[in-house]
Amino acid sequence: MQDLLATLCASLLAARTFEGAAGATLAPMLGRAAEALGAGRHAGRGRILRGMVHLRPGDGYRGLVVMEFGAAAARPIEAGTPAHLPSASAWRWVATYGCAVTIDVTLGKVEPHLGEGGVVVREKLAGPDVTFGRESAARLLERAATHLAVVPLRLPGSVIGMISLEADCQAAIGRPFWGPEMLGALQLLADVAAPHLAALPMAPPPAAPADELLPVLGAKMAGLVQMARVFAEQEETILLGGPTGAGKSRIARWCHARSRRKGKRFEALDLMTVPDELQMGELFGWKKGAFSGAVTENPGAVARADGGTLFIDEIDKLSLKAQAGLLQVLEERRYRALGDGSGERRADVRFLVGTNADLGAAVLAGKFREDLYYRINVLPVKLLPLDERADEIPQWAHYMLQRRHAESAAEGRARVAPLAERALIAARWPGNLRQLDNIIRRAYALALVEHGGATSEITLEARHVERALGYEGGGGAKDSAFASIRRAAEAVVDEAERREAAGEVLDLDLAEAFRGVVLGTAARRRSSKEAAFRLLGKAGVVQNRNHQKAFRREIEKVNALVRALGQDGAGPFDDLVEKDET
Ligand SMILES: Nc1ncnc2c1ncn2[C@@H]1O[C@H](COP(=O)(O)OP(=O)(O)OP(=O)(O)O)[C@@H](O)[C@H]1O
Repeated sequence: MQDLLATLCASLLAARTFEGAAGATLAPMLGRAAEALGAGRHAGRGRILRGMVHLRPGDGYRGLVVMEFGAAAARPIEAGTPAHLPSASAWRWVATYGCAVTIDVTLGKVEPHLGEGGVVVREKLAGPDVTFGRESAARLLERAATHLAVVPLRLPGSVIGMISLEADCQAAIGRPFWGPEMLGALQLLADVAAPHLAALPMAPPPAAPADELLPVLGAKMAGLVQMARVFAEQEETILLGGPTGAGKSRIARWCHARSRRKGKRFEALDLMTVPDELQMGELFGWKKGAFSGAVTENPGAVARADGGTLFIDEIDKLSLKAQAGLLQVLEERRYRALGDGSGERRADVRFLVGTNADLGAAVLAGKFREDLYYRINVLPVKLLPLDERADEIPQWAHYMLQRRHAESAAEGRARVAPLAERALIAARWPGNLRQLDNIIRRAYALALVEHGGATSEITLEARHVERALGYEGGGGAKDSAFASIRRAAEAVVDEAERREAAGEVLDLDLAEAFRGVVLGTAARRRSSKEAAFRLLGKAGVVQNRNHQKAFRREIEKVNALVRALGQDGAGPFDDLVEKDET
């Protein structure tokens, strides 16, 4: 074990990406598991198949890689292959108790393990149910996996993901397969790897093609969409998070179009528009006369989506009573319409749910059932606010303008002038894509008026955009640079105070990252590091050919700040750092 740990530490220190660190971690884990199998009572009757690292800090998946036993490297999961995803109950144990679980897939049995060395202390846990989701079981059996070991990825005070190993051993069905010592060793390796897995940036995913339902896809969203593509093909619930107007409903449609259920119904139910007392009826339907006012029959959203997909938006608005109903459908796939005495119906529906609320906090506040939370939080995808993917703004603007223009001039051409793009990038977008769409619509109307009516060719100029933004009551336009800097400083001081209360310190030296943030922003805007240095009065650095190194140094400080603030994801400017230097 000492040797394994030493090799792991060396490989982790050399790793430059999450994928690299994941491979470095899985290799010794798989090796250790194979060794234990060879020396144990099932020797010669089973095999270790593969391992997987799931990084899901906060409320969305961030990284997901698989490594086949004997392979040289870990690779991101791919659409079109049976994905190895965990069950809701496995994640629930791991996340709630920070403990390992083993799963006997064939019997659908999840066993939690706690304590150093993997001592089973199940009786100490007043815990969640231990049934394994049937979709997960089917998928694993399809890949010949009969036994699973899942260990948490732990950082002090939080669980940021898990590592799972799969094995095929028919002879061990119903019998212990992963011994406590084995689990202890896996946990130790995972504990060493966790900080590296959390901190390293993702390798840039291959450029994903945009399509009709997702016409724009920037660098920041590419990794997330790559995972969503795999999730879409599964039968389990996807939880779509992200701020209002970020595109959750559209992504839900996109997932449906990529699922096995494409071509069948896609139903959407927005709970914001349904009063509490009607939620059960809107979901499961009612018979005529089921309650006073039920003058006609309503099949309900679940029945309307039969064979297809039901997207329930604003799931946090679900009443406690309807939460119980939904949980039952998710677990048993059966439901009953209000006033229907003729028995239960089968629910052949894939559920997608959306929210812009913090469901974890709703659970803590007693407003959302914990068991339902874990049941729908199997495949969480969190969309980024538009301000965090500003690289997409020009393309979205162009797409939205063209779409608008095509309504009046089918063959017409519309363009967004470079200065108008600049004005859009410089604005703030609390309303995200929905707000951008409104601004484009307004700017387009202003441009048409200025032109004197319909035309086949039109250009949105900066003045149109600025006037359209002006109608937002000043909210859309950015305020003075110094006021913004002050606000950023206040956020850092707020964080320092929060840490002070927890007995921690946020070091002032981290504020040196500001230079890097300015430099990175300029480099992104100018699409060139040289141009950024020149813009900011540092032409000498470029003349001395020092700019790559100087840039990297500044970006490292930015990443240190980002990590210290506990934010997820790759550094904001990592993609601009020269590859051979990383
Ligand atoms: N993929 C897309 N293609 C075209 N337009 C989009 C897309 N995604 C978002 N938009 C634009 O943004 C608007 C808001 O998108 P959507 O309704 O999907 O957001 P949402 O996150 O579900 O919002 P809410 O949380 O308020 O329900 C859409 O009406 C559309 O104008």
